[in-house]
Amino acid sequence: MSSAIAEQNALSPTLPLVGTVLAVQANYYWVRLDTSSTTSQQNDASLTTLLCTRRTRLKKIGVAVMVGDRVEIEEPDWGGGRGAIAEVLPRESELDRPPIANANQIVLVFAVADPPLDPYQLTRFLIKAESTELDVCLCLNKSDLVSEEEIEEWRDCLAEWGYQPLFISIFSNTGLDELYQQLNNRITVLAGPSGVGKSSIINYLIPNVKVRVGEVSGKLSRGRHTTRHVELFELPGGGFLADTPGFNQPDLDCSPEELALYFPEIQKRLEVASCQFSDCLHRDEPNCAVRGDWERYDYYLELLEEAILYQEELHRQADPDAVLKLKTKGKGKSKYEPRLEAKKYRRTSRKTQQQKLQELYEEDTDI
Ligand SMILES: Nc1nc2c(ncn2[C@@H]2O[C@H](COP(=O)(O)OP(=O)(O)OP(=O)(O)O)[C@@H](O)[C@H]2O)c(=O)[nH]1
Ligand SMILES: [Zn+2]
Repeated sequence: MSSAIAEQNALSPTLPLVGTVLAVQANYYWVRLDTSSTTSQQNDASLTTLLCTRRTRLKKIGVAVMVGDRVEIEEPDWGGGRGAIAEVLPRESELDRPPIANANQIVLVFAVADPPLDPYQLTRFLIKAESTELDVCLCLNKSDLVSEEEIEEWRDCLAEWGYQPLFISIFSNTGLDELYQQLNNRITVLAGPSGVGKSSIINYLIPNVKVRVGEVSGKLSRGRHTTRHVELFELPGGGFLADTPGFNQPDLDCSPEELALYFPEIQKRLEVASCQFSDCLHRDEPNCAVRGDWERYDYYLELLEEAILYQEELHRQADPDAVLKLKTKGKGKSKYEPRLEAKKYRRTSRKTQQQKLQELYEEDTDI
């Protein structure tokens, strides 16, 4: 144990070491200790990031540890960079896909050009982001590729939708201070389609990110480290960024009633007026306060159809008696199975998702 930390622990032996889980690999957890848990001399990342196991007690009571979790560490071995997670502190938020605890906001990255900004695709991503109930910040990259006028047009259009986007450019170094302020001291999930510049943003904000990844591999010796896992990257000024491969397929999996919650335009209308029916879906019901001539109304209707089909499919799966088809198996055995109409509405169950994740971990780690 380093003398500074030994001294601190001797002075306050009951003070727990607290940190944030940066990555999970098989049964190991990378934990970045809070700087307040260590001393100012211990700010070197290699000394404040410990490779931890989870106490058997936590396993027994079924407490899982997620990336983003705040945890208490026992028995740190400073020389070997090891420790054990003794406690998981209560979560402020919990995302399912990607699995991240305590995220504060989603920064949704799109490009104004290359690839072209498609309002319908953007809407789908926004709905998905809003459905997490985290704060949503829209960040439009590659503003160097379009004229000032075009940027103003987008600004006006998106203001109508209820968003005040940050226009940035990694290439011409525009808007990056504002982006930095937005990320400071928070846990941010960075999401968006391929090719819009998410990796460029991470590399700009955290220039030494590859160094840190290298360190992780070094400590695990035989373990390979890949970005396929959810992982938090520490921002130099405080806060963490999560890059999320899992977020990049925005399936619409909300109920028809929920959908309206994720359109700021609808919420704005419902603040000043009410529909006649409390369960109005804002389609063709009489005296609807939402239906009307606003830009994304057609998108709303289209997504509503999708949400209705999705819900019907869920009901069919939950209640196989509703619609059954007789499936004949070998040796004359028959079995009733719920009828699945369209292939695209077949979803992987939570359990299957978890299994896939586990397989990924096992595939990626040789420990
Ligand atoms: N003109 C312009 N090009 C940019 C800017 N930022 C990134 N690019 C380019 O856009 C392309 C895609 O950037 P990436 O950072 O790989 O995008 P990504 O979102 O991480 O893409 P995936 O890895 O596929 O998810 C690269 O060729 C970048 O050089 C920018 O501000 N302006
Ligand atoms: Zn209505």
